[in-house]
Formats: sequence, structure tokens, C-alpha cells
Amino acid sequence: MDQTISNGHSSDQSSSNGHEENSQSEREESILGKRRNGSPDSFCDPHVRPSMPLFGMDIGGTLTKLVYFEPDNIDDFDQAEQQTLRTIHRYLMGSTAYGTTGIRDVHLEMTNQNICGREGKIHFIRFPTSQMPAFIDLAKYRKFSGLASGICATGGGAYMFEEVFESEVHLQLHKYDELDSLVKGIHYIDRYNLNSECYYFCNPLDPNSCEKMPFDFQDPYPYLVVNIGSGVSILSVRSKSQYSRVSGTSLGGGTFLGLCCLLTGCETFEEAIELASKGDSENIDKLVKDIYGGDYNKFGLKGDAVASSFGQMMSKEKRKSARKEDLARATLVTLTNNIGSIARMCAKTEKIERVVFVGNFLRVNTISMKLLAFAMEYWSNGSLKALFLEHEGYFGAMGCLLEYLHLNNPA
Ligand SMILES: Nc1ncnc2c1ncn2[C@@H]1O[C@H](COP(=O)(O)OP(=O)(O)OP(=O)(O)O)[C@@H](O)[C@H]1O
Ligand SMILES: CC(C)(CO)[C@@H](O)C(=O)NCCC(=O)O
Repeated sequence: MDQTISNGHSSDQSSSNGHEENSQSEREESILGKRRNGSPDSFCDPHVRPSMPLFGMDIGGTLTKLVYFEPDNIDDFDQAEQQTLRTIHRYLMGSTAYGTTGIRDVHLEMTNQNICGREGKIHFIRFPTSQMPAFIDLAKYRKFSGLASGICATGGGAYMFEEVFESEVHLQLHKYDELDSLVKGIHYIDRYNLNSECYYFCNPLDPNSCEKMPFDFQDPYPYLVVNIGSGVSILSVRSKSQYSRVSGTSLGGGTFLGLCCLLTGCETFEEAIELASKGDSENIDKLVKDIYGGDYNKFGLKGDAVASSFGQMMSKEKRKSARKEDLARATLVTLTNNIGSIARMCAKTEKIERVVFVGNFLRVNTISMKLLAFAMEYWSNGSLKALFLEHEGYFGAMGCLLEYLHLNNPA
């Protein structure tokens, strides 16, 4: 299969990086500005009906995320579309698990959505990108080639798998840039989620009273996005249509999972997080007090701060007594703190106070979210706020569908 995959075709994709045309941003302003949380306005021009079904797919380095808009009233469509929609409905809605690895995140489903004059629901589905050959076989078998609308796709895989989709499935991928899509998806989902999308952890410095609280993200600019996927991209977002990628690091969610598998023999992300939840990183890391016997006062370093991640592992004895749980926890803490530290420096350089952490690394991972909340507050003396979004890793997939609707349905 590798032989049939092309790496090319990227040159026709222009990067917007904050230089989107005004007409596009004004159009979006007028579209997105209309409604917040559930008023009956339509997302785009209700007179221009895109053909169904509507899918958006983000093919990432580790996970593929799929959003599907399911119209409520299937009887409104012509016969051919009805047939396709019923088949999709039977397959996708019949279950919450597909094969051994595909999952529909039912808790994230968005109801009462109005896209181009159609009421419906948005569904959120994910599977490992390593399963793409099986997905392509399924698409062939289920005759996805009949989908008049094609599939909107983003992420590196939109480029890598474009040719194989065309030659094997006879399906065109409409490609969109992953970071443009990410920003668009964040703005749409935050605005149109009937439940609160954005949250923070209050009292992050006190483990006994630290708890999740809703955050009003209505007037968010400027803010930093830290997208923790396989790798990490950091964006400075100045308005609905203006952003730039200010930094990134290859030490991301993929690094956590890769190192954890190596060090503990675990096989899945869920297993790695479960191990970490039972571990103690202080058995693995060297703390300031392990070096100073207490605080390093001159530069405000508390004795409990980590001086050297994995620093105890230079000792043979300590290596012998290291438990899998401790190693998993130390790996998680190391990666999280490093990302937090880079995010803090970017926020300082960009003179930004709100830092929004997204990406599937944060899935079922309250440990990292609380650590990031703590790190932002503690190391900035309370001037930075860590924010989180419920739809974690799905913004790119949502955003690329929106890009398609904008381009094809100018308001
Ligand atoms: N079920 C899962 N399987 C594998 N990794 C998972 C899972 N759930 C959460 N993760 C974490 O999420 C990360 C992937 O996040 P995400 O889907 O946002 O990125 P991606 O799009 O695959 O990567 P990139 O954007 O860098 O191409 C993994 O590296 C891992 O740390
Ligand atoms: C390469 C991407 C953008 C793919 O999503 C991501 O994995 C990433 O931002 N990696 C970090 C690359 C770097 O800036 O070092």
C-alpha cells in the first residue's frame, strides 16, 4: 500500500497563516456572528443546499477524526440522497464501535445544529490512522465513490492518502490546511455547542479544591492555542481570521505514547494513562530538594520542583525499584511540563494571557490538564490562564467541513 501513497500534491494548498482574504473573513464574521448557543439561525446561506452527506475528516499522525452531519429530516432529499443517508445512518448510528478500533464519541454529539438551512446532528468518530487501509477497503466495499459531495479532508493524511483515495475509492478529497481548519473548528464548536464548550480548573494550586468550571469564551482574543497531537503546534490567534503558528515541538502526545510503550510495555494510550494515574513520578525524577536538601531560594525554586526529569534513573538501584506506574507517570509529567513551559514562553513573547490547550493528548487525561493549569498559574504568578475545550481533538475535522461549506456556499 505504501507504494500507492503519494506525498505530493501539496503545492496547490496555499497557507493562510493570518493572511486570509478579507472577503472570506467578513463573510465568516457575518455568518458566525449571528448566533451563539442555540438561536435558530442557519450556519450558512439556507438557500444554497450542499449535496449530502457532509463529512469532514482530519487524518493525523496518530488518529483520524471524522465529523458527520446527520440531517434530521431525511424525507426532504431526493431518492438517491435518501438512499445514501439511510445506508450511512444504518452503519454509523447502529453502533458506537466500528471494528476493534473505531469509536463514536457519543458524549460529544451536537444536536439542534442548522447547517445551510438543514436541522441535524453532528457526530464525532475516531480511529487510528494506522487503520486507514481498512477504512479505504470499507469505503470501496460500501461504494463511497457514489458520494457526490466527496469528502473534505485535512491533516497530513489528506495529502498522503489523496492519491490512493482517488485511485482505489474513486473519491475526491477536498483538502484544507490543518491549522486553518483547527481555528475555524474551535470558533464554530465553541459558538454552536448548546452546552458549555470551554472550561478551566479553579484553584489549580490547591489539589483539594481544584475543580473543573465553565469558562465564557465569548470574547477570547487574543489567545494562544496549544494543539497537542502527535507533535505540538502553538498558534497565536488575534481574531476570527487572523492567526500565526508561533512555535511547535516534536515532543508531544506521540512521544508520550511511544516512550511509555517502550518503558512499560503497555500497548494503548488508555493503558498508559491508567498506569500513570497509579504512579509517582518522584521515584523517577530528581527534585530540587534531592540536590539542595530543600528550596533553592535565591531563584524561587521550591524543593518539590523537578530539577531533572528521570534524573534518578542514573542509579542502578533506583532503576531496579522503578515501577511501571512510576515510569508512566514520570513520562506524562515530563512531556506535559515541557509543553507547558514552551507555551508559557510563547504567551510571554506574544503578550497573551489565555492559553487554550486542545488535541487528543488531553483525552481522558485530567492529570495533564491539572498540571498545565497549575504550571500556567504558578510559573506566571497568576497572570496566565489555562483553558480547555470539550471536543479536544475534533476541531480540525469540523473546521475543514466548514471551509468546504464556505467555499461552496458563499453567503
Ligand atoms: N485512542 C488513542 N490512540 C492513540 N493515541 C491517543 C488515543 N487517545 C488519545 N491519544 C493521544 O492523542 C495523540 C494524538 O492526538 P491528535 O489526534 O490530536 O493528533 P494527530 O492529529 O494524530 O497528530 P498530528 O496533528 O501531530 O498529526 C496521541 O499521540 C496520543 O498521545
Ligand atoms: C507536523 C504537525 C503539524 C502535523 O500535525 C505536528 O505534528 C507538529 O506541529 N509537530 C511539531 C513540529 C515542530 O514544530 O517541531
